[in-house]
Amino acid sequence: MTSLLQVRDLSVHSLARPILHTLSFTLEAGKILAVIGESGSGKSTLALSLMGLLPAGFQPHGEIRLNDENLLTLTEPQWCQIRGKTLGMVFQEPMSALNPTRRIGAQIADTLRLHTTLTRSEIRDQTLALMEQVGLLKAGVSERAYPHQLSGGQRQRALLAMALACKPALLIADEFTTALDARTRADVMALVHSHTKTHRMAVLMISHDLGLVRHHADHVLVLKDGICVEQGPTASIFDAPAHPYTQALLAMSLHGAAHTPLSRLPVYTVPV
Ligand SMILES: Nc1ncnc2c1ncn2[C@@H]1O[C@H](COP(=O)(O)OP(=O)(O)OP(=O)(O)O)[C@@H](O)[C@H]1O
Repeated sequence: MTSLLQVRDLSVHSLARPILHTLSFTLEAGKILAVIGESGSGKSTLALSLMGLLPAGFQPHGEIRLNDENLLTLTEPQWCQIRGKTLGMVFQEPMSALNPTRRIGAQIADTLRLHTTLTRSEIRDQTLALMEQVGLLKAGVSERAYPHQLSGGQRQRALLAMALACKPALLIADEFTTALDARTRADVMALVHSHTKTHRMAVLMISHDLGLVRHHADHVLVLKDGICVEQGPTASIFDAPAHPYTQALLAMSLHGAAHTPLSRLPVYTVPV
């Protein structure tokens, strides 16, 4: 079976130096891959490569195959076709992704208008359905609200509604929940997780929250200075990290909880 996403020998060089070194991994539909590593290890550079949004002067080499198409050969108009449609994206700071002058409902509708052939009334219905799905309607947020009238968590939910609108095959979530309180972070991540199961969406998540990674990711890839030092199923990375860097990262971040084998942790159920 061919994986949804196949990254082969991806390297990224800036004008000054290499940022990512010959990275290879695959990601299946319906699975969550977490990329972890210290600040500056190259996580966002990887995410930006997958979205065709590398900064000027950054040059990618190798292959990024999504549904067997090498994304690195796409032109900018072709990237625009798949971003928002096959490829969903959510970032840490929703205010920079949301248009402050447009109502939330209109912004979700824009995504549907751009990438689907739905009629006006179907778009309205779909917008409300998405707002319901991400919990905005339940929280009393109207489609007519502006971004500044929403809390941080509600803005992330709005961003998620936009990202999920076209049922993307792959969602890139870069530090998506970092700015949220623990409860909201768990709720939003549970929402993403349930979507992976119901729609077989794959997720590449970048997070410093190793508790969240441990609960939600199927696989983990560990980056250090642009090099993948280790990758594998979440249980083996957390229970038996092979690389000293991974061991140190887990020990630092989990304050000892890393030594609790996954199998002994309480079973986490995803709210539907
Ligand atoms: N626009 C840029 N111009 C020059 N160097 C950059 C740029 N963006 C990132 N870098 C460099 O590339 C390297 C990888 O950065 P990247 O943002 O991918 O790391 P990261 O693991 O996502 O960090 P963080 O967890 O802090 O977000 C760093 O050394 C960084 O300084």
